[in-house]
Amino acid sequence: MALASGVRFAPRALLRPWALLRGTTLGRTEPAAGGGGDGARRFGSQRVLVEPDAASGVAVMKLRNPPVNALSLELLTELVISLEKLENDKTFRGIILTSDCPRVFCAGLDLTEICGRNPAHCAEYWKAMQELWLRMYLSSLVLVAAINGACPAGGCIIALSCDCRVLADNPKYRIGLNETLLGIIAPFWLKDTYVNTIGHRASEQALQLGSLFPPAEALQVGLVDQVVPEDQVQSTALSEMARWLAVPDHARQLTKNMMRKATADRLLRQRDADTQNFVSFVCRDSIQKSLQAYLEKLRQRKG
Ligand SMILES: CCCCC/C=C\CCCC/C=C/C(=O)SCCNC(=O)CCNC(=O)[C@H](O)C(C)(C)COP(=O)(O)OP(=O)(O)OC[C@H]1O[C@@H](n2cnc3c(N)ncnc32)[C@H](O)[C@@H]1OP(=O)(O)O
Repeated sequence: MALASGVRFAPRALLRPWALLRGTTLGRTEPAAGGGGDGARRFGSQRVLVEPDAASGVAVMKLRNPPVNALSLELLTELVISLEKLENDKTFRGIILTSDCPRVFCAGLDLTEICGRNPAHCAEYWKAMQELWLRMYLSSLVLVAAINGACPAGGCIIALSCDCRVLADNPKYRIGLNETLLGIIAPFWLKDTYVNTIGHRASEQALQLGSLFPPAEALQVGLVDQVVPEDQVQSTALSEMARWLAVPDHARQLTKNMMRKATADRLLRQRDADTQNFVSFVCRDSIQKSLQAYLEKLRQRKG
């Protein structure tokens, strides 16, 4: 991921993503509805829709893994590939990340990827999660999250990896790291990301309590940068993007790297150990039982 300055951000570490794309249509380009020229062509994959606007250098990336944009292995992989594609295209300077699923930005880890699965699968899954976080956290592009739905746990991580967050003002759209309520623990790099965003004391409280913040509280604690009426999320995200793009790329990119590199390096140094911790933790019988019970509760809640 070379910067204009020649500085490199995250090393290509996972990089078997193509192999993970089982039956997807990534790379297909099609005209956007009503679109005409190059700037209106969209591309993407089954689960990630990319609407590029070459004129502004901004692409809107929409998560579309219904019903709740759970981070399946396929979605993680397709996100990494779409991000890489935009980063390698000099036309683009920024991405607005949003959801194509009503009322949910992202429900976090796809619990079916870690419930009743073997350790090898859990390891593969966790490496894909690490990879997406590293790529997003250190992206040379400006990433703005237009959070148009609920944003718990892994969804919050995705949002926190962006440079700026705009949340729709709907009390149902809560955001935070609620892992402890599921009986699981946010690993150190998610904790670090939280601390970097809202500070140590607020993180200590919110992580232990598994707090999910409604919009006004999320704004107050600094988890999001703006809370706006639902129909203004996209336009506000675009205005935020313009503010960030007004800064010369090289200066902004090097500053971002300076602010975030130590946090990312900490994971890079311990990536294998972190994977092993994750696998041995989630594969415990007791954790499997509580994840299973949580999933069951979610499924029953529906009816
Ligand atoms: C030291 C050792 C370190 C070890 C590290 C261990 C762990 C690492 C943790 C890593 C950090 C990240 C963790 C996570 O992300 S865990 C996932 C947490 N997510 C949640 O708690 C959200 C759960 N979902 C909801 O609260 C709601 O679904 C909602 C997002 C608010 C949307 O509500 P609604 O629109 O009413 O939809 P439904 O609840 O009816 O759900 C529709 C169907 O989707 C299924 N679903 C929902 N969430 C998930 C999910 N995360 N994974 C898989 N499936 C999910 C739900 O069961 C429904 O399914 P159905 O249609 O079959 O009934």
